[in-house]
Amino acid sequence: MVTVLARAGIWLAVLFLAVIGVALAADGGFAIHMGIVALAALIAVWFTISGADYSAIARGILKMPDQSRYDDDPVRWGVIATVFWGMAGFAAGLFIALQLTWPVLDFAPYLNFGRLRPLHTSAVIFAFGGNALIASSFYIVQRTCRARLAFPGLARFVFWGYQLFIVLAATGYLLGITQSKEYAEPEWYVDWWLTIVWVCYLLVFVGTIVKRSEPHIYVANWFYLAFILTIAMLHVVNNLDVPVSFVGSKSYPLFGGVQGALVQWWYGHNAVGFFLTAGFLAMMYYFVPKQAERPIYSYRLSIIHFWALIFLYIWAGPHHLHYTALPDWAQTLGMVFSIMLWMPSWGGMINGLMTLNGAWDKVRTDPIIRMMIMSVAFYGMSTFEGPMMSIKSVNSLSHYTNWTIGHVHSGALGWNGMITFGAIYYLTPRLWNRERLYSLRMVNWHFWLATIGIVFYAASMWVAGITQGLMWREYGPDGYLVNSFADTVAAIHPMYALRAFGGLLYLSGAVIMVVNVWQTIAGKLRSEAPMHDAAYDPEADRPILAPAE
Ligand code: HEM
Ligand code: HEM
Ligand SMILES: [Cu+2]
Repeated sequence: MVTVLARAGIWLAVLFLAVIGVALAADGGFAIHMGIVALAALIAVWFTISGADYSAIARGILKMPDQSRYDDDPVRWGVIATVFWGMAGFAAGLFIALQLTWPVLDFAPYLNFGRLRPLHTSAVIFAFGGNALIASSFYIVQRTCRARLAFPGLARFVFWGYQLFIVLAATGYLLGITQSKEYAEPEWYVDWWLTIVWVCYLLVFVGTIVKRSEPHIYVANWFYLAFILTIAMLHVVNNLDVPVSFVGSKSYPLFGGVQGALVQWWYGHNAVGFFLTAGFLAMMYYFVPKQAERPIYSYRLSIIHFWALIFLYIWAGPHHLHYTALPDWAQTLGMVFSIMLWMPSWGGMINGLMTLNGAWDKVRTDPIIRMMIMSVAFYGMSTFEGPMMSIKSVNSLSHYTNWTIGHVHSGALGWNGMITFGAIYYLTPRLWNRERLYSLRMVNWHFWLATIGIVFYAASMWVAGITQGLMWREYGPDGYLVNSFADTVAAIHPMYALRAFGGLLYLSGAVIMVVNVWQTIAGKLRSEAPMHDAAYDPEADRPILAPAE
């Protein structure tokens, strides 16, 4: 009773503040945002006071089985949220790719490229990737610690609070609310909200580790912990700012000039290193061995590359600021640490790939493993390309061009996307107590559509990027630049169209995933021929050496 009153009291206070915010708002965007917060708080108050069991309601709608030994409800919601936001983010990506190809598509002020681009990046990184990370971490930490989630109420708050953060961020971009820092666009009050949610996430995660009944802390949890802690630090420091008004959306950053740029790219680079890399490596370290039914190749390697990664990543940010006002020594430092990063990155890749030692036949017979292995291969590819692009002379060609965009998406579509799809295919039947996925053949289709989509995306962007880089630096005998900027835009137009086609393939694969997940949840099994007809020959790929450790 006391806790119910306390919880209702907190939500009433939030509701009260939000209503004041609406009433006194200095700008229209802030008023709309406070309206959204008020609505969310009202729903929370209603559920708290009425005592309605929203988990049970969700369980009915989403056909979720009863809770088992582990607290899986937030994980199930997370799987659905991941699929949902993934579709939104990929569709936004396809749309902005079409806008770049045919600018007539910038027809509405709220939906122009400048507003939809951050909508795309936040939807895919924070909504799709973030939900995948939170859900998988809640799943994995319980299994590997043999403990139920600590603070179950807080875990639910983390899920819903994070969705509110996503909605505020996304609607903010459409309304034109942004602090114009890439990957950190949300304004001050959304940042504060995310900080609260993130601290609760840390409490749930660490609390579960503390109450574990398994003495050993499995390496996936190390990666998750590094991800949660580092993102907290990056988020807070990069968003230190002064609001113009406590009832308005605008704020000014504490750091300016080159200091501001350095902090921003310390943040931006490590968002790649800890959000898109460390967290997803945690997923790799659990799902690849599970799906392959093999232990990880080398536990020792996992620990060495863990420490090397987190030590090196944090220094590499200046490779985003080559040939700027940043002091030369800092640029060189960023370059050197980036090159060193190649080794621990490949340590992770090798550990993932070699886990299939003795089970390589599964790449042929199991499309889920194939997806995971392709993901790890793309991880290896983009962490080779990245160190190369960080070399100053290479960067002088690649910087500001679509080569960067291609690099981003071979990491994002290949590594982050594919490992997440693999995780979703692994999790769905288990979380809903189904015998298996609705269809493995559909996973196979998804795999090929996604892979071919990435190839179109990356290849067209390499061509576009190198074309731009070479055309921009072409001087005539008179010392003038040969090409105008518009010439370079015209030259890459076909490549833009091919990239959009690649995006269409990638999105189509994801649509197939939606159907497959939906049907699996509905409890259906597609009757289909098995994926292969060759009899398994264990002699053919017996390991020559036993796997290390
Ligand atoms: C259907 C799939 C996708 C398509 C068609 C697509 C398309 C695009 C386009 C057109 C841009 C703007 C490029 C520019 O300004 O020149 C972009 C930027 C970006 N996208 Fe995607 N995208 C897709 C999926 C993803 C995914 C899954 C992720 C991450 C997990 C992602 C992360 C990013 C990032 C980080 C940027 C900003 C890159 C930069 O500033 O260098 N995208 N995307
Ligand atoms: C050893 C690993 C890596 C290194 C050293 C590295 C290095 C680089 C470099 C040099 C740039 C270009 C900076 C510029 O010219 O503006 C870049 C951009 C980028 N990389 Fe990587 N990269 C690595 C891995 C990855 C991975 C695995 C991903 C994604 C999962 C990724 C995502 C990005 C993004 C999003 C950008 C664009 C940032 C922006 O300008 O908006 N990187 N990276
Ligand atoms: Cu970077």
